[in-house]
Amino acid sequence: MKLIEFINVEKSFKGRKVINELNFSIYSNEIIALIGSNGCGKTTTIRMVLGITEPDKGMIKRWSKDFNKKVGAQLQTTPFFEGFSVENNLKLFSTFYQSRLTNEKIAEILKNYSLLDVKNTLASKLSLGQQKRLAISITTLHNPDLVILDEPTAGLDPSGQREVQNMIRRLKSQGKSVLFSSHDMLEVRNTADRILIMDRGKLLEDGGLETILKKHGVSGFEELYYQLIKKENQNG
Ligand SMILES: Nc1ncnc2c1ncn2[C@@H]1O[C@H](COP(=O)(O)OP(=O)(O)OP(=O)(O)O)[C@@H](O)[C@H]1O
Repeated sequence: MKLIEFINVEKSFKGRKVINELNFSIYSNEIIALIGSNGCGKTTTIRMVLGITEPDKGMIKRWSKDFNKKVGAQLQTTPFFEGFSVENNLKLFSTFYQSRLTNEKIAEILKNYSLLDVKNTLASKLSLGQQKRLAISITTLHNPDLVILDEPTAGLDPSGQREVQNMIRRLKSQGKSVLFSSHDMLEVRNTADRILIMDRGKLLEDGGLETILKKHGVSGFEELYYQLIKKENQNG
């Protein structure tokens, strides 16, 4: 099923076009990585998927009128109450979603997100890895169909990165779709089913890694990325 469809979407800020003729779709039960250099338009695209930012031109189709209840998003800010414990954050957020969770369910979430040891710790005292895990657990409390994560592994050490990558895969195994942005090529290669490569507001590629590599006659992902971006810059 198609969850999201961007049709010729454009967006400008202060007269400068930052998203240009953007066309892509998000289907159910897939992991999509959104990649591209700083300022290419990834966050703006994510904000448009979420309906926080409206396009100037084009259309964004969503699979449900109840879309807001069926999507979970973790943007770059810390989406929890720092003065509350981990467990109380989960309880508090579950009441926002009108789905107060049982103690058993909370215990299960704490276990699944490796937060049991710190359940009584204030969110402000968590390590970055623990904060990310808490953020993602909150993002998925209401069992959304689509989970959007903006640079979920930024700043994490390799084991923290691996935990978040495993979480992304687990979300897929639960039938959800995940759209995440990243600057880490290895992570994208290891985690994503499909890759969207953006440069200066345009979509350069959309597809599976092997297909894209074959199309450009290169063997490695890094080589592909730099070749694409370089070509685009030469073209102006
Ligand atoms: N609200 C805004 N007002 C003005 N310019 C904006 C606004 N939001 C984004 N931009 C500009 O739009 C362009 C795209 O920004 P965006 O944050 O989408 O890029 P990005 O790919 O997410 O970058 P990064 O990898 O650094 O997070 C940038 O040049 C940015 O300065």
